[in-house]
Amino acid sequence: METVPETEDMIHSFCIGQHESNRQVPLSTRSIQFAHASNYDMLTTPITNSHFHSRVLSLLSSHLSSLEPPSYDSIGTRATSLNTKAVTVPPLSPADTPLTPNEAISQVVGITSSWIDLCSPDPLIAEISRQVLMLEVAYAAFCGISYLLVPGPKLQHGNLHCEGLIYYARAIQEALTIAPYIQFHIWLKMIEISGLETTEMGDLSPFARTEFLDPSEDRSAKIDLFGAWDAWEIIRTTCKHHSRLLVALALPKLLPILQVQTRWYSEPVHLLTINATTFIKNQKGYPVLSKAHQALIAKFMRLRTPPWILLCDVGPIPGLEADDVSQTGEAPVDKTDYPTIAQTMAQARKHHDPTPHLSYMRNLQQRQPPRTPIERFGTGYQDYLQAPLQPLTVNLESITYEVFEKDPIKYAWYERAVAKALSDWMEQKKPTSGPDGKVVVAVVGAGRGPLVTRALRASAETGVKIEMWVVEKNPNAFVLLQHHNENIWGGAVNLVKSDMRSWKGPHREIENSADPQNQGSVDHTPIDILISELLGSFGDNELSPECLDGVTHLLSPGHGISIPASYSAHLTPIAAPKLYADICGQRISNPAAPETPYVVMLHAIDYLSTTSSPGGGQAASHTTQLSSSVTSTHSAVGARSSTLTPPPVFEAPTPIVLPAWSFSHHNPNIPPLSTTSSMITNEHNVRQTRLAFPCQNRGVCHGLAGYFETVLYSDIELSTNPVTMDAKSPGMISWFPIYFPLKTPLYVPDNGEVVVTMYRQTDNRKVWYEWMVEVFRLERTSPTPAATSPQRSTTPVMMSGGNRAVPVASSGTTNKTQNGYQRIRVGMSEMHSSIKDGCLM
Ligand SMILES: C[S@@+](CC[C@H](N)C(=O)[O-])C[C@H]1O[C@@H](n2cnc3c(N)ncnc32)[C@H](O)[C@@H]1O
Repeated sequence: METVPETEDMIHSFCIGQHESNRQVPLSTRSIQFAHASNYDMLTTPITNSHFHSRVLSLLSSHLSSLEPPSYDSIGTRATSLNTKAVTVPPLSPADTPLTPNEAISQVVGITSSWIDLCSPDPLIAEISRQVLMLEVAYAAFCGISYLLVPGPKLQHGNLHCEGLIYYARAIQEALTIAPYIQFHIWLKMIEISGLETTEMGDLSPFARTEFLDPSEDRSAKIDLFGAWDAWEIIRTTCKHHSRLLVALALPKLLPILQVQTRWYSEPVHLLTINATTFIKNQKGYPVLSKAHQALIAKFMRLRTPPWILLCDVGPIPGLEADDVSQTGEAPVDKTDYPTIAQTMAQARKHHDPTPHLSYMRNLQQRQPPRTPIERFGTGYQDYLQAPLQPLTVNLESITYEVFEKDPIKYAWYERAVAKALSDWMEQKKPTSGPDGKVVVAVVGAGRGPLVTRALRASAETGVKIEMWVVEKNPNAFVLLQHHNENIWGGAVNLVKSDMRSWKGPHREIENSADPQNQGSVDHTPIDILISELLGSFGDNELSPECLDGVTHLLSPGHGISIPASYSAHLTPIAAPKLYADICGQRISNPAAPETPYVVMLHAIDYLSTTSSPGGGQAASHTTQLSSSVTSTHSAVGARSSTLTPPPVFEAPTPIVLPAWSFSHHNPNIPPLSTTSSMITNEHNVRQTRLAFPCQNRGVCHGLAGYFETVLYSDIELSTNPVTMDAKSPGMISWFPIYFPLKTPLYVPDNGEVVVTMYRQTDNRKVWYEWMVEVFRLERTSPTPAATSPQRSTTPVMMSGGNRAVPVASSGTTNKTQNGYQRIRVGMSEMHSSIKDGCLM
């Protein structure tokens, strides 16, 4: 249900549902109508009721009373089906469920029972719980329910890493198979706090028999910031990243540190649940959310598939509850001149908002800032895997060039670079290669000509006269270039249809030669400024180095300028579970999918290696963050705020993005042309790097995010590196990052280190990348200065192109680092190779 008309710039309206923990009334079409009238989009319903619950409890107690203590077999195994008496929960009866198939079912989210304990160490309890879940899932599927909310694993018996979690994961895997059209949402808290859990009356967990409990278990309250995420990781790994397995994330009143928030942001969170207790009261007494909550929700809502919001226990749907109807009815009015107390009360009730939490959320929806140009440009492309372009071997379509040309920054920056280069040329009184003192400019790989237009404009702006040469090998784009020359550039451009690597350079007829043999022949003269844009998402991946190597010899010796002057490739390891699941899905039709680099507008990812968070130190404790969240609650904007103040911006921790290698033009290492071949050899364009990334918090590495930076000329630079892009080329949209996947994700422990080894390889016919990842755990070996953390002690080091060689890890499984930390290898990927790409022919 939409409250505001959407324009192209607006982000999606929120889909908001209502959940009551103890909903008694069976949901009908009428209930949904009431919910819609109140501005809710959906409701939740339990699958079974208290009748069923009581039936299972009596079955359990009668079974327990008839049981003998579990017996052990000869090898000591206990409590398997061989030595425990089986119990079967009988099928559902009409009295067991409030649910029947009806027209409203599509707007209902079913909830499975929270009183079961799939994690119980007592196999009897775990088995009954499993049977209850299967009965509920099967009946929900029969009724046509599409979305199920399944309460997450229970912590009553140990933390989330206890063996019970595997039983839980196994049950979910089974549930996925019996309901092939249901999306399962595992309802999880953001962080694990064990030892504080309470049991409700009728919960199965306290029925676990003592012989199955571990008496030595530590029951003190413990917070594990990544414990709940770890549990989710185990569940979804057991379920093989199933596409119908999603997260319902409960937002706590006090949000944990940003690193935990960004971790959940990268996961397939399809529901955000917000309990009434998560809200705080503003000065007028209305329920509002803290600034930290607003920022997190705003970030989630900008995802390609924004999560739905479920408001939990925030009060009934007006009109739906019988007694609610009587409350909202008109109070009798006394026919006197002055209002009585009863009249005043009735008047007040008229202005009373029966759903203040919902009103607040709708207000928050309206306050979402409009989509930025980048977001509009990237609509539908968030986390969407695309094959990188190969403009050297494939002739691009006009529409592809058109998309490039929408960039508001790239062409403007090129124009600035050319203007500066022209001005400097004149200022430095460099000799020009053109007749009449003109600076000879060549745009190589001109496409539809936007850089030609910009270079001509730069010449007009600076008053420096140029002779313009344009080279393009795409015969279709060349037709358009000819049109432009006639209609836009006034015939001022010399057009050459050629591969730049075989172009001999600007030419002019030799006039007045003394030698009659030279009459009518052509003379090739140098280029002063060579302009190109052959960069891919990883800088060199569209073979800019190889193409420019073939044309740089035409540059004026000693003076010639290449724009760009240089470019570098940059990397950082990421958790990208959604991309991993997508690539797994493609494996059957395309076995090379896991070794293909993809161009992708990265969104639902988490950087595994980050510097300190924006608001505090790297070692910000849970409590530090909690108190900062509390501080921010006081200035929360209220539902009745007349201004549409946008929610605060979510400031994610800064990733550590390291340079892998770089290319410069001129390249002094280009070998001379051999006498036997027309091609130059390409070994000088081989690169190798080994980069170490400190990772403070545990996580899973699914692959590497790749970016580039380029110096066009002097201080004019472009960057897609998230750390520098806002300073160097804010708002540039031409390039999405590149993603190098790992076939098998690697688990990174707390205080870990991810070491990436990558190569740019060539066999003179092709260029390709090879990459592998190792994971190390940093362990303290000797007492060191107290405050030294592994992160600080292992400054990122790198080995790139042989220039700054610092070995980061020995070839053994361990090596000792400085500051008393030992690096222990705990995981390693295979060497991946993108051999199919990068054809030079
Ligand atoms: C990424 S597009 C850039 C087009 C245009 N300069 C722009 O910025 O919009 C690269 C262009 O270079 C051309 N190209 C690539 N390799 C080339 C080569 N070896 N010789 C000539 N043109 C080439 C492609 O056909 C394509 O038109």
